[in-house]
Amino acid sequence: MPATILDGKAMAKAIRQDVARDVARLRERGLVPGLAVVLVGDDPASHTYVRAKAKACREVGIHSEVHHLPVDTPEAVLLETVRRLNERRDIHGILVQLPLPAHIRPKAVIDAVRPDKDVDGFHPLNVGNLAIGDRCLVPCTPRGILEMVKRAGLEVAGKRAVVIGRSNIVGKPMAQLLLREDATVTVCHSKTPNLPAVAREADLLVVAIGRPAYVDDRFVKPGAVVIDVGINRLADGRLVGDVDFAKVQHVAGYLTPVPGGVGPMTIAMLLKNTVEAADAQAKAAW
Ligand SMILES: Nc1nc(=O)c2c([nH]1)NC[C@@H]1CN(c3ccc(C(=O)N[C@@H](CCC(=O)O)C(=O)O)cc3)C=[N+]21
Repeated sequence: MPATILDGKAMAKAIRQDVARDVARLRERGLVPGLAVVLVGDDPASHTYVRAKAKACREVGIHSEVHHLPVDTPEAVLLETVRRLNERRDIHGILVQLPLPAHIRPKAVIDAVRPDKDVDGFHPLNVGNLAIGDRCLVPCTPRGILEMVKRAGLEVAGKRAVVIGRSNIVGKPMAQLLLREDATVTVCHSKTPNLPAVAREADLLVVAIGRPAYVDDRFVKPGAVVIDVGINRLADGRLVGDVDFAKVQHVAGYLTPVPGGVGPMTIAMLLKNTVEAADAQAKAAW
């Protein structure tokens, strides 16, 4: 039996409707959630994502603004832009689009964002609070993946989860989140010997390695839930994930498509994080 496809696009749409209701409620109290996206340079993929984020904000009633800086912007100028946004009462979420040009240290920029406005969940304070299980802003992609799994009615507690990829953006926070949900979590990566054998132990397999169609049927236990975080643009313009969909769909129990899987959920969680940040900041101001 072929895998059940987890429709991230449909789930994200339902979440955006919930968020729109939450925004309407905040607006009744005179609070308009505001998101600032900072984009440095002219990477076409980054432009596409930033446009998608702005459109999603518009549709749910979140104020959004894009601060577009030239590719040769000095680090100090970017940091000053972030600090100004930190001070603004009408901006509750700040997202600096990654990757940044090579002359800018991402660490310096991430550290400069006020932790309660850090809707990416990348600041060390949020990373640390996630690790110790305290309240924090959770990175959008892992949060979106967990939301997808839950909306599909799938159990996480007690399951064997394997995360392929150890980035600070996806792999590490995903592992922390799954651990918090009582899964037994293994994180593996390019130096892991016999990756297919480790992956095959998973009831829940999250793939974020950035190699097109790398994970095939040999990596998947029959019936497993397979989450494809990869977004790879091929030379012919096609968008493919890190999972070989054609092969894995015959083995997995559940599978996310690319496009239309994790990507739309990431944006939906950005909206949710922004609304939660606005709510928390308004409460803290009392
Ligand atoms: N500070 C920061 N935060 C991010 O969250 C962040 C970032 N930098 N840099 C780039 C990555 C990438 N990312 C995506 C979000 C949505 C889709 C998405 O919705 N994709 C659609 C298709 C898009 C298309 O057709 O190109 C889909 O998968 O169906 C993709 C990629 C957020 N990122």
